[in-house]
Amino acid sequence: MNYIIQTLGLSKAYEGKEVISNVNLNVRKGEIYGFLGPNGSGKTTIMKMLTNLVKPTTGDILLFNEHLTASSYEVLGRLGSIIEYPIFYEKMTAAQNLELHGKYMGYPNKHAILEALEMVGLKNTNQKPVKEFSLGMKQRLGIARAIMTKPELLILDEPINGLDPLGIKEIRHLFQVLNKDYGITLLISTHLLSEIEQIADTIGVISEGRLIEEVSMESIRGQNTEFIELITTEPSRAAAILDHQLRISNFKVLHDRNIRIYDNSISQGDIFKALVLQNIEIEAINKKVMSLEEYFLDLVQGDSKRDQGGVH
Ligand SMILES: Nc1ncnc2c1ncn2[C@@H]1O[C@H](COP(=O)(O)OP(=O)(O)OP(=O)(O)O)[C@@H](O)[C@H]1O
Repeated sequence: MNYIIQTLGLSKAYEGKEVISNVNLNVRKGEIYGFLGPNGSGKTTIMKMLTNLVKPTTGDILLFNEHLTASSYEVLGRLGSIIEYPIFYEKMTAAQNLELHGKYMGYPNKHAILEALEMVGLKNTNQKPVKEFSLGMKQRLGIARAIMTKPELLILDEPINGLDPLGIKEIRHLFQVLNKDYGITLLISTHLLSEIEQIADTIGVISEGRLIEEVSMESIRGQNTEFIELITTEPSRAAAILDHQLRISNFKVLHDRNIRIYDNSISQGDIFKALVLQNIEIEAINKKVMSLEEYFLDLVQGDSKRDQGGVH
C-alpha cells in the first residue's frame, strides 16, 4: 500500500499527562482522509506533530515514506497546511500576503500566486485588504497559501469551521478539485461528520487522544447498521434477560430506558415474547437503521463506555 502519512505508536504527553496515546494513522496517497473527533480529542496536536510544530513524546512519523526528524525540510516542503486559525497581515491584500509567504518559503513565483487565488475564487479581490474579508474568504486565502507551493499533501485543521452552508459547499467542492484534478492527498480534521462524509474516502475517528477506528467510507456504507431499539421502564431486568436467557451479547443499554440490540440472529418477536413472559413492560420495540452520524457517535461514545465497563 502506498501511504503518504503513517504514524507508529504516536504519543504526546504534556506535563506527564498523555493527550495522544499510541496512534497509528494510515493516510493513503491520493485520498481524502477525514479526521473526525470531538473538540479536545487531539486532532490539532496530531497535526502539529505531523508538521513538526510539536515534538512527539514517543512514536514515529513517516511522511512520504521518510522518517520525520527536526531537519526534514525537504519532506515538509512537499506539504501545505493550515493548523488552527490562519493568520494574515490584515492591512495587506490577498496577493501581497501570498507574495510574502512565497518569499519566506523560497518560492517567489508570481504566476503560482495568481493561480492559487484563482483556484480558491479570490482572484478578483484586487486591492481589498484582508481585514475586510469574510471568514470564508480568509479560509480560502489560507488554502491558497497552503497550495501555492504545489504540495502533494494538504493538512487542514477544521477548515470548514464557522462557514455558512454556501461557504461549506464551495470549500468542499474545492477540496474535490484539489484531490481529483490536482492529485493532492488531503487530511482534513473536523468535529462534524456531515462536513466530510460526502467527500472522504477514509475516516479516522479519534476520541480522547486515541484512534478508535480507521475505516473506508465504502465499507461503512456496505455495513449492516440495523438494530432493534427497545424502550422499557425496567432496562436492567430486561438486560439481564437478554444476556442470560436469550444469550445475546451484542447489545447496549443507553441512557434511561433505551436498549439497542445489534444481534441480527434473533427476531423482534422472540425478544418481545421473552420479556413479556417475565412481566417486563415494553413501551416500544422497533427495528431501526443507524445513520452514519449515529454510527460514528456510537463509536466515540461506545469507546468511553468501554472504559467505564458499561458495554455488554
Ligand atoms: N500546549 C499544551 N499544553 C497542555 N495541554 C495541551 C496543549 N495543547 C493541547 N493540549 C491538550 O491536549 C488535548 C487535545 O487538544 P487538541 O487541541 O489537540 O484537540 P482537538 O481535537 O484539536 O480539539 P479542538 O478542535 O478543540 O482544537 C486537550 O485536552 C488540550 O487541552
